[in-house]
Amino acid sequence: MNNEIESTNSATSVVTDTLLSVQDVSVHFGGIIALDGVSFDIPAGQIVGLIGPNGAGKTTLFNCISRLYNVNSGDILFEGKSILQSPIHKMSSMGIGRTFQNLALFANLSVLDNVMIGGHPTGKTDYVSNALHLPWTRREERELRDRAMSVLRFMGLQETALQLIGGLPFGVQKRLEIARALMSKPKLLMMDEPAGGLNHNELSDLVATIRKIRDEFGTTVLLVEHHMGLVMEVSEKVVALSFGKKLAEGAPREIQEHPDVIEAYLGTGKK
Ligand SMILES: Nc1ncnc2c1ncn2[C@@H]1O[C@H](COP(=O)(O)OP(=O)(O)OP(=O)(O)O)[C@@H](O)[C@H]1O
Repeated sequence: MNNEIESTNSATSVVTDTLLSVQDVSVHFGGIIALDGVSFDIPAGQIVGLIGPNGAGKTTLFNCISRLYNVNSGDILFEGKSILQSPIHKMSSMGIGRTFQNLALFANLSVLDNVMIGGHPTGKTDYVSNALHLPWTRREERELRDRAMSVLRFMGLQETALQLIGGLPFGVQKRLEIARALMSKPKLLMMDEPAGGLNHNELSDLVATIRKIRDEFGTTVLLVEHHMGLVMEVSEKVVALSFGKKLAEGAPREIQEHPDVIEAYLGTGKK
C-alpha cells in the first residue's frame, strides 16, 4: 500500500490510495453481535465484493458505511477521514453513492425524472430560487436534464427516458437504480445485491456495466452479493464475513479456495 504523510502549515493529512478503510468495526443489536472487529481496506479504483452466508453481517456493514447504522466501536475512514460524525444526507455529496436491494424508485415519475433526482444533491440552487424559477435554476435544471440523458445513454436506457417507471421490466428498473446513483458522481458506488432477480443475459450485462462504470468514471465499487458467480467474475478483491467476523480477504480464487470460507458456506471442509 502506498501511503505517505503530507504536511501543510495548518494540518498533517494522510495521502493514501485506500479510498475506504473499515477499522475494527463492531456493531451489536442488544445481545446479537452483528459485526465483531471487522477491518479491511478498499483500494481506490477497485471492484470489491463483500460475501458471507445469511446473517454474516454484510448488510449491517453496508448500512454502517452509508451511515444508516452507527457503529459501537471502531472507525470507517473515507479518503483518510472518519465518516462516523457525518450525517447521512452528506454521504452523496462526499462521494458515496448506493443502490438498494429493494428498488427505491418513484413509480409515478418518468425514468428521466427518477434519474434527475439522483443529481440534485450536487446542485447549487436553493429552495426559494427553485420556487421562483429564477434564470440560474432553469439553467441548472437544463444541465441536470442533459447529464441525466447522458447517464441514461451510458446505461443504454435513453429510449425509456419518458416512460413511467411502473410499467418497466424489473431488469430495466435495476439498471435505473444504478443510473440514478451515478448522477451524484460517486467516488465509491455501493451496490446492494445488484444481481438479485436478474436473468442470465441481464447478469452478463451487469458484469459489463460494473466494469464500464469503474473503467470510464474511475469509480470504486463495493458490492454485497449472494450470486457467487457474479462476485467472483467481476471483483478484484473479495472480503468474506461469517457470524460478524472477517474470515478472509483476497483475490477471488484465493477466497473460493479458502478452507474457512468453504466451511462457512458448506458447513464442511476443515475440521
Ligand atoms: N436492525 C437489526 N436489529 C436487530 N438485529 C439485526 C438488525 N440488523 C441485523 N441484525 C442481526 O445482525 C446479524 C447480521 O445481519 P445482516 O443482515 O447484517 O447479515 P447479512 O450478511 O446481510 O445477511 P443476509 O445475507 O441474510 O442479508 C443477524 O443476526 C441479524 O439478525
